[in-house]
This record gives sequence, structure tokens and C-alpha cells, in this order.
Amino acid sequence: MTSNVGYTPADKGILIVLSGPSGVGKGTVCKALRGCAPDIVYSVSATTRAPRQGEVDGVNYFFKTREQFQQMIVQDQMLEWAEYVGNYYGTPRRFVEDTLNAGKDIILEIEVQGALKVKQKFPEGVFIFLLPPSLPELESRIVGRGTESEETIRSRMSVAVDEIAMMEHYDYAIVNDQVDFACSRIRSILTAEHCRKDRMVSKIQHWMAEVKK
Ligand SMILES: Nc1ncnc2c1ncn2[C@@H]1O[C@H](COP(=O)(O)OP(=O)(O)OP(=O)(O)O)[C@@H](O)[C@H]1O
Ligand SMILES: Nc1nc2c(ncn2[C@@H]2O[C@H](COP(=O)(O)O)[C@@H](O)[C@H]2O)c(=O)[nH]1
Repeated sequence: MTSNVGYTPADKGILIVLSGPSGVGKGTVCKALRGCAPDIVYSVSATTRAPRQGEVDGVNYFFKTREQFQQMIVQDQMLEWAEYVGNYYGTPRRFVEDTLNAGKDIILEIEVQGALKVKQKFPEGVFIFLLPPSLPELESRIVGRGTESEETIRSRMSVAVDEIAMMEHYDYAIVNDQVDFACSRIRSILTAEHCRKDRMVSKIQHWMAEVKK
């Protein structure tokens, strides 16, 4: 018999974490998911990194100074946070909790250190790791995006190998060969996760209690 310990009650949303090395296509896949899975809510992270061209505060990230970011940590506003290649990144806690409590699924696009912290708090979450078809293809995607300096690309590529080694802590791994395939695999995972009997237990227990009344 499997235990339902740690599983989200059926009336709560599912927390999905999407990680993968820089340039693998997390942002691109999430953007495509917005079109094909409009019910999923997206968590907007806070960061001390400077905005890239076209990035909008409050949409892509909440852009913060280091002082503001530290203040958010001290005030317990972060579900998790991590330092990645010289900048801080973190997930505002309240929005995630409110979304799950409202019964909606939410996706966090975050790196591996933060993902492990989330896993401690939400072991019932669904942890998905996005892989590149190869390391040369990963490098060519970061370079091709044209947003990073050569030095930053080198740093991100060297972290990438260690990040991929952390894949064992995730529930699913998807190769982002084509964006639409990656999206449909994520949707399939989510459909299956919604059907896990463990997630249904609290609902069934409620029905049983009603019948016994
Ligand atoms: N399946 C794919 N095939 C080819 N190119 C892709 C694919 N997915 C994403 N890309 C391209 O790779 C580059 C990096 O994608 P994206 O910015 O989404 O990566 P990311 O994982 O979010 O990176 P970061 O962690 O640095 O923010 C972009 O130029 C994007 O268009
Ligand atoms: N631990 C967290 N990691 C985050 C968060 N938001 C984004 N990220 C990850 O940081 C790197 C770099 O992002 P970039 O936008 O500078 O390319 C990437 O792996 C993101 O997934 C967060 O809130 N917490």
C-alpha cells in the first residue's frame, strides 16, 4: 500500500518546478506552455541581475538591488533563494502559497539549489529537469541568444555540468529537442500527476465521511 503522506490534497494546486542548465530553453518552453496550457500560473522571481533588453519589471522578474533582495530574505518573503553566477534569484513565497491554496497549478522556473530547497518544503511537488540534446547544442543556444558576455557564457557553461549531475533529484527528465514536443511532454506529466490516487485521498476521505453521516 502506498502512503499519501506529503501529497497535496485534491483541492490544492500542484507545484511544478522546472530546472535545467542556462540556455536549455526553460523560458522558451514556459512561453509556449502559456499558449497550450493556459491554466498553469507562472511564478515571477526576484533577482539582482540587471534586466536584459526587453525584460519588464514585474513580468520577467522583479528586479531588485542586493539590499532590497536581502531585505526580502530577512522578512521571510522568499520561498527559496540562491546565488547563481554572481547574482541572487528567489521565489516570492506568498504568491506561490496563495495560488496553490486557490487550487491552481503553478510553475517555478528555477535553478537546482533553489529547487532542492523547494523539494524540502514541498516533497509532493513535481520536479522536472530539462536537458539539451547535447552540450555543444547547449552552448550554441546560449551564444545564439546573444544576451550574455563571453565571460558569463563560460561561467554558465561550467555550472551546467554540475547542474546536470543534480538531475537525479528530479522526478522527470525531458530533452528539449523541439519546443512543442517538450511542452506536450510537460502537459502529459501534469495530466498523469493530477490522476495520482495519492492526490485524491483527501477528496475520497471527505466523500466517505459524508456517506457515514
Ligand atoms: N528546442 C529548441 N531548439 C532550438 N533552440 C531553442 C530550443 N529551445 C530554446 N531555444 C533557444 O535557445 C536559447 C535559450 O533559450 P531560453 O532563453 O529559453 O533558455 P533558458 O533555459 O530559459 O536560459 P536561462 O536559464 O539562461 O534563462 C533561445 O535563443 C531560444 O530561442
Ligand atoms: N533558485 C532560483 N533560481 C532562479 C529563480 N529565477 C530564475 N532562476 C534561475 O536562475 C538562472 C539564471 O536565470 P537568467 O534569467 O539570469 O538566465 C536560471 O537557471 C533560472 O532558472 C528563482 O527564483 N530562484
